[in-house]
Amino acid sequence: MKEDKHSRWFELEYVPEDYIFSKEDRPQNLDRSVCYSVPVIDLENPKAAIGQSQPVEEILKASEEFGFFQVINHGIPEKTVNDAMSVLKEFFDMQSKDTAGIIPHKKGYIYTSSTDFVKNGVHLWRENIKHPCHPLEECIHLWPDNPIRYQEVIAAYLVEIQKLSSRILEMICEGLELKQGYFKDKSEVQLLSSNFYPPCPDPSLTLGILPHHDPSFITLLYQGGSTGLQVMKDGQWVNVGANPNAFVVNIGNQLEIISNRKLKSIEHRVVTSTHETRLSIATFVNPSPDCIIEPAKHLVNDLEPSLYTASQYKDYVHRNNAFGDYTTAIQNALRSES
Ligand SMILES: O=C(O)CCC(=O)C(=O)O
Ligand SMILES: [Fe+2]
Repeated sequence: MKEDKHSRWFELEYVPEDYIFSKEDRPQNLDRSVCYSVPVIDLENPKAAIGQSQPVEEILKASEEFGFFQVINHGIPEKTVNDAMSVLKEFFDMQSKDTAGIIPHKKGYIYTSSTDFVKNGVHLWRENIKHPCHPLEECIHLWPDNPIRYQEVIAAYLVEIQKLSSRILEMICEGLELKQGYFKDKSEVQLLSSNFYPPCPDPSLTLGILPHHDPSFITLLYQGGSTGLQVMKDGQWVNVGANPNAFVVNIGNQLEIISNRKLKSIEHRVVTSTHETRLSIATFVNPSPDCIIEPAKHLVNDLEPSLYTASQYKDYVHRNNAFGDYTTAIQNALRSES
């Protein structure tokens, strides 16, 4: 793709050929509305006041039916979230000014420009940064130090995400009737992956992220007030509503295994928009690398036999190339941090 050195790769009036997916891979029916919507769960539900502690049933039901839900009144301060979004926006704005193509991978984080992203021979309409987050004190200095507030702001965000994710996993634990604290020592907010999806001249030809499942226990996603995320439900792509007060939570493959497929890890993707820029922050709450993942014993019986064999998480990641082209880089980064 030819570009003017001063313009960014997406400032175009047409979609370059190497960004156009084949007919089968293109998003279809972008304008068709669907009747489903991903459940929005209020974590300060008044039920909590009458002794039920948390809206556990709602989370379980959403995890069984959709594999996705949104949480509001989640307790993460608005300022912490807004600061994280603005520092990431600054980061992406800086990257694209003078650089076209591949930026060398630095120790501790991976920045991928759009021209570097090739899926099935076609570029994705996004840029991305990924870095490990656990243990926080050991990772923080490996993250970008420009913008200057990046490390401080993102660390504050991750502390809150850790608290919220532990709370959600505790509720799932209660809902599945697992031993209290089941996830406590084996779940870590291990990886942050932030995506920048600029406006696209023709969203019917492109994709921000191809359909995929997450290799996590759960993933927490902040998407501001923007649309574009879609989840597969009964053979149709369903839009996840934009709610700037909510976090999107989805069940990853590891929790699907532990629950013996009671909870579903659902395929999702991101489509682009002609007018909107989408910035998202995905945080993957993963098992620790040595953790053995298998269906919880009490969810397996003669009527419901185990659907999975036990596997160490690090082997699962390796075998399934769970983080795509960057699996080895990410595994190395996680290993050197643990
Ligand atoms: O950027 C998004 O909204 C989706 C991100 C996602 O699905 C992922 O990183 O696994
Ligand atoms: Fe995902």
